[in-house]
Amino acid sequence: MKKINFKQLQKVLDALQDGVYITDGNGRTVTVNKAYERITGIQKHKVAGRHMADLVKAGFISKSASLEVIRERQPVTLVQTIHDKRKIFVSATPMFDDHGELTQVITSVRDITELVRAKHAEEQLQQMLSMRKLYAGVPQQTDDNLLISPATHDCYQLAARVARRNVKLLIQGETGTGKTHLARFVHQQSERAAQPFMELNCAAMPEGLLESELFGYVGGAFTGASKQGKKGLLEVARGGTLLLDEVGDLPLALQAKLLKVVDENQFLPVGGTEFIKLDVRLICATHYNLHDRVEQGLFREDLFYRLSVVPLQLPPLRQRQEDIIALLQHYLPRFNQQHEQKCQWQPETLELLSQYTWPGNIRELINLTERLVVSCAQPNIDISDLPAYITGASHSVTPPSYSSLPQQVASLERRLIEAALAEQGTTRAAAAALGIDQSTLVKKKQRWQQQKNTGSSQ
Ligand SMILES: Nc1ncnc2c1ncn2[C@@H]1O[C@H](COP(=O)(O)OP(=O)(O)OP(=O)(O)O)[C@@H](O)[C@H]1O
Repeated sequence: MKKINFKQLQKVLDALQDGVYITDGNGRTVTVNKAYERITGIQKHKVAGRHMADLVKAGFISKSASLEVIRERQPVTLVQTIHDKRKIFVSATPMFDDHGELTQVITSVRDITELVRAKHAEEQLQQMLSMRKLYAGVPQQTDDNLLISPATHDCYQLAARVARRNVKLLIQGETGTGKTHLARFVHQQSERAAQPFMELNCAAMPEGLLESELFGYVGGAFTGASKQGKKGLLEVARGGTLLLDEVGDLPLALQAKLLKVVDENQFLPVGGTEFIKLDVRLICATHYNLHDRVEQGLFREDLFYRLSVVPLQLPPLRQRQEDIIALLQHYLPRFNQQHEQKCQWQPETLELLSQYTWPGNIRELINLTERLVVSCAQPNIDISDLPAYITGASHSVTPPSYSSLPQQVASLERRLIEAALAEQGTTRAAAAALGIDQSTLVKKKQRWQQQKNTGSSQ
């Protein structure tokens, strides 16, 4: 076989894609190839013949894999970061002669910046998918559970009309009236239906966490932040719809940040310097009367107007009595099927339930229906199957002769105040709606609380 001379060997080395660095057995540089010069920016003529220890001292490299190999007499692998933040993968191997003398160290250098970037992108993608799973949740009911009743018909019709227009919607209504359901309906009717629908409850977490969930953060943005950063829901829901539930509870500092997002259609992750373009339809929901929150200085007026381009109001169940029976009839066959039962509503049971105030609204109605289906001893659900808090609270089962007029008046007053509180959200708004002083309402509430604690009735 023909012997290769040094010049030919250099040509072979220069043809390689990976960088190569060769030292002799003492750590003195023999040669480097062209790929090494390109990857590291270090020229051959600056290092040839020089000892690795000198090169480290002179700052050419931060750490020498060759010197480590000479010390350990075995292969060494390390990842180095060089001047322009490029990541290089360094793998150094010792060469021995027949007598076991270390003659050379051959080091290969591979630029893994792209690889690291791809891995980072892969991790971010995984993070995005798991966040989508977490925040999209499992819809409690499927579409065929939707009941568009006479009282919500107009609201749903307006929602369907504006669903395809990229306008911001503000849905207001007490807890359990179907705000999330309506937001999901808008999403499904929109051009974004194939993209994710995600939900963030602004009342459920502290301000700092809420900020990073919404906007995301860059790596090392704060103590405890993960190294590779985290995408916010505004980015994770890209292409789809993000429901900001309980937006009335959004802290003022975040309201200012959200206002900027809405105005500029872009946002900055926490600690970031690069803006990310917003491609999310925002729907906001709240149980508060947001206008009142504005008057109380708890919600920014400018943000209120931007978010409520189209306001949608879902009335509480007690104000749409005709819906109560429709919903009870709607959910009974579903739970009958689910639990293999054949329950039926007795007319007087429906009548009584239609007079109940349903503070938990549709959610409460669904839970009660399921509870009755699984617990009823016989197929007919009659009044005696209902819980005492419903039969006791109803006008029709408490004949006037059982209590004095003042007692009945007090009971009615309490029901009206509780209903106003549930609907308005605050004592101030409830008092205003009932035309009484806030302090009077608060005193009554306190008295009922005391009575409850001491176990006495009203
Ligand atoms: N039009 C409807 N037809 C049938 N079921 C409905 C309808 N609207 C809401 N529901 C059901 O009522 C329950 C409560 O609805 P949803 O979670 O949307 O209320 P919400 O107002 O968002 O409550 P919260 O304020 O507590 O988040 C859900 O199980 C939902 O599927």
